[in-house]
Amino acid sequence: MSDQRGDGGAPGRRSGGEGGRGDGRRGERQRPPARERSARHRSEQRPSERARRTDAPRLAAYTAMREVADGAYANLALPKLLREKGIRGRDAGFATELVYGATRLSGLYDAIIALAAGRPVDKIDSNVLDTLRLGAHQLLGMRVPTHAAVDETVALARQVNGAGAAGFVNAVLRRISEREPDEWVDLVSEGVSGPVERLALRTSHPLWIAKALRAALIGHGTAQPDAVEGSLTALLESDNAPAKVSLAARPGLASVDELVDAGADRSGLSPVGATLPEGDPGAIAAVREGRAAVQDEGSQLLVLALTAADVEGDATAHERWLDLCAGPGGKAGLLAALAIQRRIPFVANEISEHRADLVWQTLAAARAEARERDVSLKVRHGDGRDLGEVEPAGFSRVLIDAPCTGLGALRRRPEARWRRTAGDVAALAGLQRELLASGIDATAPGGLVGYATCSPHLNETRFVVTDALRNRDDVELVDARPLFVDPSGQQLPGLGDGPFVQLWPHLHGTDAMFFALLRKR
Ligand SMILES: C[S@@+](CC[C@H](N)C(=O)[O-])C[C@H]1O[C@@H](n2cnc3c(N)ncnc32)[C@H](O)[C@@H]1O
Repeated sequence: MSDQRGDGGAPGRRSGGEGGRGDGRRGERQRPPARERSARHRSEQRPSERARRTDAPRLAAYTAMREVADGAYANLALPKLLREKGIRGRDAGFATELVYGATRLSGLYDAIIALAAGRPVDKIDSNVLDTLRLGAHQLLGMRVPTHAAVDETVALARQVNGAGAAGFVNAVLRRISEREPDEWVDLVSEGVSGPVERLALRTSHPLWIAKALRAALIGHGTAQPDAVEGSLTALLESDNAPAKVSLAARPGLASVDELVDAGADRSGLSPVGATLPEGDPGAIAAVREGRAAVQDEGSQLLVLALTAADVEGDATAHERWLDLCAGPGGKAGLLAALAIQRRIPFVANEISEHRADLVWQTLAAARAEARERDVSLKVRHGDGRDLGEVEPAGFSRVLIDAPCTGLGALRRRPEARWRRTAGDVAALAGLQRELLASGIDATAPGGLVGYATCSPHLNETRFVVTDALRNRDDVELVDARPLFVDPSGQQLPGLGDGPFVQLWPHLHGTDAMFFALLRKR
């Protein structure tokens, strides 16, 4: 074992931009009637007479969209660009809303753009299409006044796409501005048959994802087949809303009180959690110093569940904990803090060298504490599939936070829904099963294995676990639901029909995390 030297980063916060720029929530705008707006901008300058350059936030948003088109992640590319260009505060919030909203809703916007342009979007240059998506989001998804949305987007088009494209962008956006968002949705839905097909279009999800989430709502016992449409609508809509910024106080290193004193609100869900209503989490000393972290409350709850259940038999003699797939280290940070408090040795394993380095960094405060209290804390760089053989029955508690499609965290990753394919689910199936098998082998009799994914897809969750149970008789399922308790000790509602736990953004406000608890015989 080689010692080496956190949970998902903060989501892009969405705040209103300047001059009436909005928070992106749909349906809350006070807009003049479409005809009035249309007449107003018709009376303004022709595109050729308008300003040649747009503002810095819109240009940054466009640049980020192009980087995302080339394979970048919006939540990494955009903050870097904003830092480089010195775009901060409300302008940064405006640019973030533009990129996140235009990317998430590009499926719907493309259908509207095609209708307004009178041609399929694959006949539109992809650079120009990104400009149009940004304009469409300002017109249909934000509170940007029509004249500003059209003029600034045309100026952007002139700057980055050329004069010819600017005329086309002007014509398409003017046509889009002539109807209200709901009218466009009705128009593009005409002729789309089937409720799931229409919902997928309206909420801008690939059809295969809408179908898989529908199956997951039913399969996890969250919705009955004859009443699933309401739940599915709420779930898909929650993918288009920004996630709140959740913080976890790592026990023994920070307290929830400290986060509250720094401006956060106590979590109603997680006993170690808080939510930050506004501001930069990095401005909080405990977060900066790695004693607390930005972490979804669902991730916090499943770590607490794994550590709350009692181990039995051999596993009680020598408690030792393992995080089999630890990178970048969010859950390992919380697990390590809890292990140190109980003076239990902890190993965080990760296959990717870069991500193992991130785990090492995330655990800096915990490592210092472990040294101080003489508790063993190691980061291992290696394949988790080998650990069951390398250290059979070596651990009392094992977390397997398996690589997955991330379909439960689509609100955090605006481009993910367009990048993932149904084939990814099948491609991960073997790895997920091998990691679970190795984790079970690495667990001592009486010890506990927690299998988690940030996807509710049935093929990545229930079916992986039930296959493992079918193939071996040295492990049994434990009902995990009583271990998911709020700060007052009450079991959370809506956890499904057990023994698994499935969390949902539209019910719990967390990512759609899945958790199964198994006990080794
Ligand atoms: C869902 S992420 C884990 C997130 C992490 N638990 C956290 O809270 O920050 C899955 C991780 O498993 C790692 N991984 C993939 N295959 C692996 C393997 N064979 N052995 C160990 N880790 C693996 C990936 O590199 C990725 O970092």
